[in-house]
Amino acid sequence: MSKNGFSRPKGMGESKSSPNLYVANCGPAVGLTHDAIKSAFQSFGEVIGVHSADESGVRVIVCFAEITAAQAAFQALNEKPCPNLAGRVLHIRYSVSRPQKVKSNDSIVVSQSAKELAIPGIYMVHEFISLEEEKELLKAVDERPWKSLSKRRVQHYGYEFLYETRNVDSKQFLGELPSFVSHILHNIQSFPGLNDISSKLMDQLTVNEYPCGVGLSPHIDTHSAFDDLIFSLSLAGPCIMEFRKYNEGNWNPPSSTVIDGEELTKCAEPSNVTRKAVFLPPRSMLLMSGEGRYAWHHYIPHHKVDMVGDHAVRRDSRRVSFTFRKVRIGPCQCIYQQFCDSQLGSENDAMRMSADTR
Ligand SMILES: O=C(O)CCC(=O)C(=O)O
Ligand SMILES: [Fe+2]
Repeated sequence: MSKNGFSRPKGMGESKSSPNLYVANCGPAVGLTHDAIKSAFQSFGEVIGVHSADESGVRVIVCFAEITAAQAAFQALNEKPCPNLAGRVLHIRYSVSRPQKVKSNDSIVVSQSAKELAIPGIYMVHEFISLEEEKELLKAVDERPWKSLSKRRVQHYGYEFLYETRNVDSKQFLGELPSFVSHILHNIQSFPGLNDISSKLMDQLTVNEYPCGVGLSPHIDTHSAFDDLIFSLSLAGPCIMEFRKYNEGNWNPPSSTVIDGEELTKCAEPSNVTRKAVFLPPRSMLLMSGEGRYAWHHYIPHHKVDMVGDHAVRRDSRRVSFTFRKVRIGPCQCIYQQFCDSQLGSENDAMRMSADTR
């Protein structure tokens, strides 16, 4: 096992039932960027990510969404010059024996798609925007003022998000969402999992900039603050997002255990919690709705390295997320009363305050 968690496939008889390919004679050290490699392999099916296999710069792991796509790429490119990659002869092997899922450091399976994650109401689209659009969005926010929180920076559009109350001041309208997100607002209308979004146009945007390895404490976005649909677009760097469902009663994490997304004390977790995680690569769009939005806490662990599949993904750049929400008018009437501040009133304030995500 190399330092970053990749292992060279052993023997020639390895399984062909993997969506991940180990590709040698290919990488930044021979002038092939991960984006160029991705484009070349993309013609065989959706590529979820390209990662360094080790520190040589000439070996990469190409992760496909589907095994059949990996097989097609293997057939077409193994031991042959690849015209789209400067004519290099690629040496390809199947990378993993266990497809797509593996236990991470703290024993959570990290899924690579919403289908695998299987939480009702959670949807994800990879490559929701292009590399060019990603650059434009980052440029646009970097030209605007950031507000510094203790571990990350934020920008708010439409309505200011107030971390003290985890709510918005709905009387203070800051203006329409900026024109640099117009195409995104348009494209989310045809997002999978949505029936009728026309009456639910987003009017609040929070941009979060997380330095390498910084996360976000577990929380449910306040029901009374925002409507059902919450979209989160990931840019620049990857992370994993963990989801936690507390099956009995509402979970009230002790405030001393979670500050600024960091779990300071590992308290004994109730046995009735279900934990799941999903990998969020740059340019992917996540939709939280229904049960996944109302009844599951979401959480970005503080990790410098995330275990995804059988390999380690370093968070070696900042991550910027664009979270689009619709400010709620009137109380929430969801069916998840035990998590709903509108329906529990002040009883639930403690829960919201203790999961402060400042
Ligand atoms: O960074 C993200 O993707 C999620 C942000 C989030 O959960 C929030 O702002 O409430
Ligand atoms: Fe959130």
